[in-house]
Amino acid sequence: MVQLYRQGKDSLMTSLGRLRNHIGGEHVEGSGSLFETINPTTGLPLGEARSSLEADVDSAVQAAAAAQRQWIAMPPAERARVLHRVSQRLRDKRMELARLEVLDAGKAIQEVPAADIDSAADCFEFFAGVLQAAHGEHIDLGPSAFAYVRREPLGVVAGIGAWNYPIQIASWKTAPALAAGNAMIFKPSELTPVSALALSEIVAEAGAPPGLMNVVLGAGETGAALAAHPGVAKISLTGSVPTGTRVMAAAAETLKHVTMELGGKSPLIVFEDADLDDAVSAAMLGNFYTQGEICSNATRVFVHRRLHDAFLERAIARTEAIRVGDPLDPDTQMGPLISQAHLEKVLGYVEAGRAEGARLVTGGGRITEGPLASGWFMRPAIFADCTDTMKIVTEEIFGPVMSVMTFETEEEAVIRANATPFGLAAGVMTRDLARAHRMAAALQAGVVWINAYNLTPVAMPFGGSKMSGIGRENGLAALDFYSQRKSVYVNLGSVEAPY
Ligand SMILES: NC(=O)c1ccc[n+]([C@@H]2O[C@H](COP(=O)([O-])OP(=O)(O)OC[C@H]3O[C@@H](n4cnc5c(N)ncnc54)[C@H](O)[C@@H]3O)[C@@H](O)[C@H]2O)c1
Ligand SMILES: O=CCc1c[nH]cn1
Repeated sequence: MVQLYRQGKDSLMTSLGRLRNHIGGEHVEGSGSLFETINPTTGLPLGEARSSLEADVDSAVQAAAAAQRQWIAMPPAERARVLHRVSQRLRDKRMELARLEVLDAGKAIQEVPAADIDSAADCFEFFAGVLQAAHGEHIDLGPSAFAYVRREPLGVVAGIGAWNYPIQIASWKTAPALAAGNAMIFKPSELTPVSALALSEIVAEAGAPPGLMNVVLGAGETGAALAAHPGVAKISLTGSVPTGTRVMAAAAETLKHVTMELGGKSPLIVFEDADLDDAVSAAMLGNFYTQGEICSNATRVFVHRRLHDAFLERAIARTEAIRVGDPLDPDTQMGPLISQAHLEKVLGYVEAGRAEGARLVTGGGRITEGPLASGWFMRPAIFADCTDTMKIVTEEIFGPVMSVMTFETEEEAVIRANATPFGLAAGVMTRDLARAHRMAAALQAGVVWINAYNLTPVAMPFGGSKMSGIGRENGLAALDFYSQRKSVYVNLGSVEAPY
């Protein structure tokens, strides 16, 4: 913990030293090989940790199982107070946690306090509030019988996180899991392990039994050990579709419950009656917030032919004004991408777009001069004249690359928007509310925003359809994905038997 908070103001000088698993309230080394987490702003190591292997995961499962028994024995009001204290502590440490997240993930400090830390705090607050209201059911079966349905926890659940919203992802999984009476073992992405450790400290400080939230560090092999462990009842993964299919296949061996929060290639449809500035704002939020590294991003922007030229002109001007820079600088609007490998992948997509004939109207290059040259910075890109079959239009890029296309009719927009194996999110920009709701019903997506984009209040369920996922995070819906129902039949008469 001490090491976690040793960060300085200057991201160039910061090192967090050795990071350790948090298991059963203790900080323990994993037994695998060393790996580093790199500060994407500088390309320098921020911290190092040992990977967790099967034995480490097993000790986390034992600790979590013991903590879960204590947790579920506590009165619901007391458990709710623990979650409330977690929320309050997250708010108290808002800027400290935000700076950690900036150092580890490269997200701009302009975004992180509200979009990441407040979202985490809101989530614990929401589930603290609903914990005591998560009732079972009573079923009337006539004069001599009734049944009731208990809502019970699953036991030990595991969360596996992606790197784009590290503390938000850890919170969106841990808060509902604990509210439903489970213990959590969380494996953050190996690229951003820091803030999940800080969160597990906070959960312990809030009065949870030691081991109620554990953190095991490592990459795919650690995640695979969690997915295979028979003592883990559920896996909730936030990650790519290929990882999702692997984790789900592994989870099937022990018939684990799964929540899959996976990738997307979401459409934003801008009708001719949309407010032009709002439409450009939505498209920019849906492509450039968090360096474009957001699962629900609207990377396919369909603009009505009549609005197209004006839209593109304003989008280019506003994109060229984005301040790319040191993410700890409060004026910076876009930080570095998460890693060199990811930057190269995104730049590869820019090349693919050019090669397939899309028109690169702004950005798309790595920043190779000045103080940003040692980090993984690029200029946000917009492609015009895209077609539905181009690689940049069909594959998830997960970087700041917007693809713009034109359309003529509502029917055409629906067909083209739905022509993807993904189904995470969609956006509709129009002043015609009847059309907006027709579109919301017709679009194949887990979330549809009308005249907005990428807003994720924790009271609203979030998750994907088709290849973008299974299950929902947030909202009352999330409790269902961390509980199981037990039906109890109660006979009030004699037992009738035919023999
Ligand atoms: N739907 C959502 O809510 C949501 C949110 C954020 C990110 N994402 C998606 O996440 C992806 C980017 O994140 P990423 O690059 O970290 O994804 P990834 O799939 O590479 O990794 C995700 C996590 O899975 C772990 N992992 C990798 N192989 C594993 C295995 N075989 N078994 C168990 N765990 C394994 C990784 O270590 C990491 O913690 C994008 O596709 C993005 O759309 C989805
Ligand atoms: O990255 C996916 C989840 C999300 C979307 N907006 C904020 N968080």
